[in-house]
Amino acid sequence: MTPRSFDQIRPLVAQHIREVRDFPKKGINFRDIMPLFADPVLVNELCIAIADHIRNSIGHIDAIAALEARGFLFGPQVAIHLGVRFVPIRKKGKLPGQTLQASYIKEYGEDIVEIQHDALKSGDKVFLIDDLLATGGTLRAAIDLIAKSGATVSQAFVLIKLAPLKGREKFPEVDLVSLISYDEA
Ligand SMILES: O=P(O)(O)OC[C@H]1O[C@H](OP(=O)(O)OP(=O)(O)O)[C@H](O)[C@@H]1O
Ligand SMILES: Nc1ncnc2[nH]cnc12
Repeated sequence: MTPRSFDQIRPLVAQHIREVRDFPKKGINFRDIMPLFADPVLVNELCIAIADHIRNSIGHIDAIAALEARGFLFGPQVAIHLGVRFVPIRKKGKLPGQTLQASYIKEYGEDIVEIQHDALKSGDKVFLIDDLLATGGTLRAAIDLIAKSGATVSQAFVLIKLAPLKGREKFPEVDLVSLISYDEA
């Protein structure tokens, strides 16, 4: 089967994103991606479309990195389709052994993320995946961790960008692709 383009798959994915007002805090308009997983065929097509985009637009990469937890719903599947390593970036205290750390502020709280110190090596090219870009603190921290490892982010990908929160401005040096962009946070 020919992989779907992002333009073809965008409206199909968008139909499954649910808005939940005042979650997890009053004033936050939460974009819930979980309904998408009621359609496993579409999730698989999405991961194939991301892998196809990497092959056609970027070329060689050494690893896919993704962020706990919702980035893990896509990152490993894309890595399997491409036959490259998957590198987890996790919340503090979850990865054994020596780690590198970065702290950050996100739309509804503060956190610390970690990467295993030997997960990447100098010169590695990494494709970074997360579900959603809000204020950009999370992706900024992930990009910093990958840089501390000596690797570089070839491109970052999010399913959803909340444009009014201007997260994109936190990492101007990195190329970003977002499948769906909302004009209202
Ligand atoms: O752009 P930002 O303002 O930094 O926010 C975006 C991040 O917030 C959410 O993660 P969360 O930490 O809630 O974790 P989860 O995936 O474990 O639910 C989301 O999955 C992104 O990683
Ligand atoms: N508005 C939002 N919806 C879903 N996940 C988020 N992560 C940060 N902000 C979010």
